[in-house]
Amino acid sequence: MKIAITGKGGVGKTTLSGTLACILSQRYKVFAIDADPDMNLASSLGITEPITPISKMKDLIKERTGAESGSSFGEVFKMNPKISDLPESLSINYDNEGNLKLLVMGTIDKGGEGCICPASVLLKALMRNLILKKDEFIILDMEAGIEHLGRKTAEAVDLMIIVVEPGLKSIETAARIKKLASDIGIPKLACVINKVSNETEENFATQKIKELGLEVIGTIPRDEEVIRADMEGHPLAKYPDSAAFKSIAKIAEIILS
Ligand SMILES: Nc1ncnc2c1ncn2[C@@H]1O[C@H](COP(=O)(O)OP(=O)(O)OP(=O)(O)O)[C@@H](O)[C@H]1O
Repeated sequence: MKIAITGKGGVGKTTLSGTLACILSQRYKVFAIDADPDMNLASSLGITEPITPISKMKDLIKERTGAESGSSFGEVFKMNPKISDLPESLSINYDNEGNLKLLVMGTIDKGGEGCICPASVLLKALMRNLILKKDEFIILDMEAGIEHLGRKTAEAVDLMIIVVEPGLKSIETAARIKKLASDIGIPKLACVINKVSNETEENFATQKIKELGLEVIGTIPRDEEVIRADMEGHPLAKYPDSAAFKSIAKIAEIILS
């Protein structure tokens, strides 16, 4: 199953992605893919050593596409680079059993609308391979601007979760994502409301999401333990008794059912 997690900056995409990846990896093989410009997924899993994102692996990009990273205009490079070995060779094993692997994609500095550069060609091909060819669970932590998923890749995403927090700004972003998602052919969308402090906030967000014609598949409370995990550099999965972890475990069950 392929799940993309998106939403406005700071709403909790990475917390949800990392925790879902940990929970699902207890039963399935999971690839967690960080495609968010902030690239925090590794630290949300408690991985502290610096990781070079694939978008910055100049030698690899040159070897596979035949062109320098960053070049675009007037240079000839392969539009269909070989990448089938890369998901395995570039991923970081999170656990000893190899059930959870992490890939940090990085992002491309956009050179204008429809920029085609060797690095973006490689990342897109890699994303296509992971989403279309792999049997593993894929959890994709991505930014709100989801246009860079090609149509074919988007159609193979089983579920896109939009994370929303109580407040109009993240709801407006959700509306924009809904439009983009339908433009590129994402088959199923659902929302998770995060950082909920009380019933009034939950009712507010639920009502607004309903007005957008979207379904809510879970609510995560604002929880001090999430902040504690972040400060201590631990994954939230280390705090299985926390209210936030339990809510995400429930969301995992809903996704699986
Ligand atoms: N349920 C929660 N309760 C309390 N704090 C939370 C909760 N969820 C997330 N946070 C905190 O909010 C901040 C942003 O969370 P996170 O990094 O998961 O969001 P994001 O959407 O991935 O952000 P970005 O867009 O910057 O990548 C973090 O400091 C995190 O610890």
